[in-house]
Amino acid sequence: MSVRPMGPRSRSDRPGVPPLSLTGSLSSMGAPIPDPLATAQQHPPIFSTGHSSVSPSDTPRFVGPIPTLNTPIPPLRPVPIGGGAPRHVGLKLNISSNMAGNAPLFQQVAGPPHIEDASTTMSPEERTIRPHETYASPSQARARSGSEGLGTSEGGGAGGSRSAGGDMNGNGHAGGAPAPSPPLVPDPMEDIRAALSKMGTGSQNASASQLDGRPAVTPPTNDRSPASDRTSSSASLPPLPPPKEFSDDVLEELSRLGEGAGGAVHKVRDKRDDKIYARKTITTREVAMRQVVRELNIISTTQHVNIVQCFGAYMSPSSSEVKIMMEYCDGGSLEAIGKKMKEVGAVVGERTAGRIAEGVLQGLAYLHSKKTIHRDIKPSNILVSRDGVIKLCDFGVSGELVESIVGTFTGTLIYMAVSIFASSYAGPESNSSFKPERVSGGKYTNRFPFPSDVPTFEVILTISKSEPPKLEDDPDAGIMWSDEMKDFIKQATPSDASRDAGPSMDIDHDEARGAHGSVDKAGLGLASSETQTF
Ligand SMILES: Nc1ncnc2c1ncn2[C@@H]1O[C@H](COP(=O)(O)OP(=O)(O)OP(=O)(O)O)[C@@H](O)[C@H]1O
Repeated sequence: MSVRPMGPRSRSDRPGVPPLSLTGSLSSMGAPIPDPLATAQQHPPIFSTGHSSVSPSDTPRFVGPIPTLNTPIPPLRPVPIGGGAPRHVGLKLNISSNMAGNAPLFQQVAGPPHIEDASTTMSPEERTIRPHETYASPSQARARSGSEGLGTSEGGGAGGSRSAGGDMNGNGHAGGAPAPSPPLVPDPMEDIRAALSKMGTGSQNASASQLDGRPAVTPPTNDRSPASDRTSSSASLPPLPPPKEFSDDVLEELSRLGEGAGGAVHKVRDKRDDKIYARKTITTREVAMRQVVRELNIISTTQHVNIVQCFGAYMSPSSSEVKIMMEYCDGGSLEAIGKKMKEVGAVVGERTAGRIAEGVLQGLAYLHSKKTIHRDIKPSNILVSRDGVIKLCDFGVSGELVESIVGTFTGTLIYMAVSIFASSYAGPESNSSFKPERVSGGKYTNRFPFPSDVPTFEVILTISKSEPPKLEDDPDAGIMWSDEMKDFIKQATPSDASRDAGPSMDIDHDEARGAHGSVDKAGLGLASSETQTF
């Protein structure tokens, strides 16, 4: 199946078309960069806002009424992850108005962006398939086998229906017979409390008892991981603010940012210092305990420019909710941005798409270096920060990588790799729906490369049986893709799972690195054995 691209057009192909003035931003689309100047010094813009600063080779290639995101790429600061700081990859989401003489399509506006609740419009196929796990930690296993003492009911005692009903261990009894001793049931909150405790560091660790129904002290610090575990990625990041205690009392809820299977995410303000955060609320009765623990463990131990930063977490007094405090990403998710762009008929230029792919791949490479797989890469889990940096979020179905093999079927159907359907064996992020081609391919054309409005079974069939999508030029429409982009999509969408090179190949590709420098595979922290199995 081939995909008719809506790619950047070559402006030089259209005589008489004046040079573009790239003056706008995503602001009017609801994803503004509120104050690019404020962050410009921190992160030099990747997007140029005018032709005066664009070399001929960087000139955005589009004409006609389609506004295009595009960017000149600054010189690469090649830094091997294995030994130096990560590249601060990201993008500045300035967008052009190419309607010569017309008012800009996009205007810079002050104030925060307002892309919210995008996930509520997701189709069922887009929603995450969550493994139906309940208790799998060693302590739970021990407790289940009866070798540990009595636990409490789910919700830390707030609701005992599951233990009473015996639905966890099959020990439920009908009335009539003498009441048996209560079944040995683990405290399902135990692991969550332990994970929350671990999120502190050294003397800042809060004990499980401190966390029991009370606000938790759980912010990470720059130095929370063992020295051997600290990568240059974290070492190079700006220092984290001093640890803070969070609780509902000190936070004001400002708006809802999104909601998924894992919980709702709100924009909140810390009343004490006016700092803005994104707070994810996970209802512990609705989400598998293991999933909560996993998300807490991962988000609290990662520190990378392309991973959303966690500042702490706390449990509601009733223990029915766990709340994770994260950095707020003003730009919203790629899903929300994509929807807005579609509304106004905008498309993503090649270089921007390359930058997005690069950010995703750098984030994944970092996770892989920590033997963690994301498993649910999709536009709604790819956020954009105020200064245009790509940030991966949502580790609810992430897992530990053991010998490069992933055996579980989880993720979001429409973004799953062909290899998941084609083979029982898959390498890291193959089975984790890591398919930058699906993410970026969908974004390049602003639509899915495969039909997404069909029943689940048909989606699987289509993805596994049809030819990978191809980028093809459409000279009549003025759409011309570069050879590099075509090759990137081709290599990233193999029909044969065994040729799925994964992030190692993709990030090495000129297109993903914006054709501006080389990235050392070893420098990405990918063990060679892992690399081979992608
Ligand atoms: N740090 C953040 N800054 C801004 N928006 C965010 C942030 N984290 C999440 N969001 C928004 O909330 C949405 C849902 O977040 P998240 O994916 O973590 O929840 P989830 O319940 O696990 O979702 P899913 O069903 O996709 O697994 C995101 O798509 C995004 O729009």
